[in-house]
Amino acid sequence: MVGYFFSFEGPEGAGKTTIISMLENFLTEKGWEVVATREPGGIDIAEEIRAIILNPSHQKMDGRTEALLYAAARRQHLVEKIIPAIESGKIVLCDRFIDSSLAYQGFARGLGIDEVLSINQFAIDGYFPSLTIYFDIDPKIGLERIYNNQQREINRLDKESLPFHNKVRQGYLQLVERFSHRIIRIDASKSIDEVFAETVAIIIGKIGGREKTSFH
Ligand SMILES: Nc1ncnc2c1ncn2[C@@H]1O[C@H](COP(=O)(O)OP(=O)(O)OP(=O)(O)O)[C@@H](O)[C@H]1O
Ligand SMILES: Cc1cn([C@H]2C[C@H](O)[C@@H](COP(=O)(O)O)O2)c(=O)[nH]c1=O
Repeated sequence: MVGYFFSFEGPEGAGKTTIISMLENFLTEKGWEVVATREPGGIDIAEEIRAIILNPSHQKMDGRTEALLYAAARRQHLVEKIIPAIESGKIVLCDRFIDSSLAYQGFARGLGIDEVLSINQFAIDGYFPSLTIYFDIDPKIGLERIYNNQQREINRLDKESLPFHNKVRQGYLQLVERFSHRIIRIDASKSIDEVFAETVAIIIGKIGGREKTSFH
């Protein structure tokens, strides 16, 4: 049996981690086997790459190096964790995936969405998520949320300027328009309960019919 692969996207502090955790509990209670994971990371090799990319002292990291490191972490995470889970019928909930690279490196860093898509197509080899939910938030509000969260470490990307984070959001909004067949936008400025209810409705709409995940 083939499972499902959902990714969750958005600027910093949009609420992805919060909603994924609530969704994991909800789906588990409904009897699904769920794997909640994140990018960059999710497995040892990718977590090590994450530590390099997000180290606040690596200020001189080149944009292309950054894009390639995210893609390398993604490849290993995909083959080691995501694909085996989907192939054994589980639901994968992934905090960020390819669209983070397109919005952050492609658009906000200015490397070009198509250029970054191209290196990522090599990395993911057709394994796009079944569906992506984009949590849309004004970055000023999202950054306030993370700076108010004492448990959250502030990483190299968080420390980018507000104009950079605004560009990330602009990039995402372009992706929602361009890839409307696979990305759905939710207004993440609403309450946690409202955002969760909208997310559940979308996920149930997708898994209700138990369609097979199509990768290509
Ligand atoms: N809808 C919401 N309204 C108000 N606060 C929220 C909402 N969603 C999440 N938060 C709070 O905002 C903070 C950031 O949320 P969370 O860690 O889920 O965001 P995130 O998208 O995973 O962030 P990042 O990707 O930057 O780590 C947390 O303290 C969380 O409790
Ligand atoms: C996958 C991916 C992530 N990023 C950025 C987005 C965030 O600033 C960090 C990850 O931190 P989080 O707290 O886990 O959200 O990395 C990116 O720029 N490109 C990517 O492909």
